[in-house]
Amino acid sequence: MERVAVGKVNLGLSLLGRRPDGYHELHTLFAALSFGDRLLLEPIPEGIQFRGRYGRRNLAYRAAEAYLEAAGWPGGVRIVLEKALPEGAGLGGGSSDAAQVLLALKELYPKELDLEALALSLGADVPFFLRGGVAEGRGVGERLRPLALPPLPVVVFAPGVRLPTPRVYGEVKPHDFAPELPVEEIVRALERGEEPLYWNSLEGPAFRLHPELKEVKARLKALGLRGVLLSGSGSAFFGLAEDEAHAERAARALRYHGFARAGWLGGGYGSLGGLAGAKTGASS
Ligand SMILES: C[C@](O)(CO)[C@H](O)COP(=O)(O)OP(=O)(O)OC[C@H]1O[C@@H](n2ccc(N)nc2=O)[C@H](O)[C@@H]1O
Ligand SMILES: Nc1ncnc2c1ncn2[C@@H]1O[C@H](COP(=O)(O)OP(=O)(O)OP(=O)(O)O)[C@@H](O)[C@H]1O
Repeated sequence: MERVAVGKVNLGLSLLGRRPDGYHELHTLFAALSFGDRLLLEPIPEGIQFRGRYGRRNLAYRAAEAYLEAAGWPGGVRIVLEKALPEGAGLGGGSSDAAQVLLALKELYPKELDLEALALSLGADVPFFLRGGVAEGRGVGERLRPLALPPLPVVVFAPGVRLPTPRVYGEVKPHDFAPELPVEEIVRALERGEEPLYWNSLEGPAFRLHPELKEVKARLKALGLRGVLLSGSGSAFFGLAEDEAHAERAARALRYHGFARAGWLGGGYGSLGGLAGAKTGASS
């Protein structure tokens, strides 16, 4: 069984406050990308055989363990993970891998389990990837409301600066908090090809940790991309292109400086992560 674990960007991320459990209350728009990691899974009589980095600490491995444990070990699974998304970049790579493992195991070993709860136990971004598409996220990111957006040509660029999510959240100061995102206005601007008035509250902490990221944002803007923003806790940025050709040109111009890829944002992907009938971006 082959699955694609697409990445995500946050079309705006506002930190509303700090919760008693130490996590942050957030308001965000998740949007799945049209490209991501590849997973090959097949049933085996028992146990988990995993080929990928970090071994048992890999989120894909941990998702298999969580599902099979909850299902009472009805069988085992062999997983091969082929990474394509840069790690620790704010693109939800590990979270998406974990979600695809949960979905694949539900197909292999159907059981009445609370997949959302299992997903949330693996990470705040995992629940979104159970459905993908575009969704408004609240809570720590687990309270999801699907949104409709047409596919948008996008460029994703990761400058290779490692920004662990806990480190960025740990750097959040009271002045980084902000009001709710104007969701309707953002969706309308995106549909009309206008500059969306969104923000990412994590840019403040990320830029305090790595000031050089400000130049990265400026470089994407200089390529004529709209809505340029840090994705999640970074260090990847994304920008919206006029059309596919513009996205490809911008990705080519960025390729010498890190991971750069043109693709699509929005919903409507097939199970293999490609837009039905639309070409995804060239690989990096
Ligand atoms: C930045 C985002 O990617 C935006 O989508 C998510 O908020 C982070 O999701 P994630 O990487 O799945 O985060 P987790 O692995 O669950 O949490 C990593 C660490 O980030 C911090 N964290 C995460 C989510 C959240 N709403 N508030 C937090 O403070 C916590 O310190 C947590 O220990
Ligand atoms: N399957 C996986 N893919 C990538 N990283 C993984 C995986 N499993 C565990 N990790 C570890 O988790 C860290 C975060 O990886 P991940 O790619 O999920 O970060 P991210 O893109 O910032 O995700 P998010 O946006 O959810 O924070 C990595 O630096 C790595 O140490």
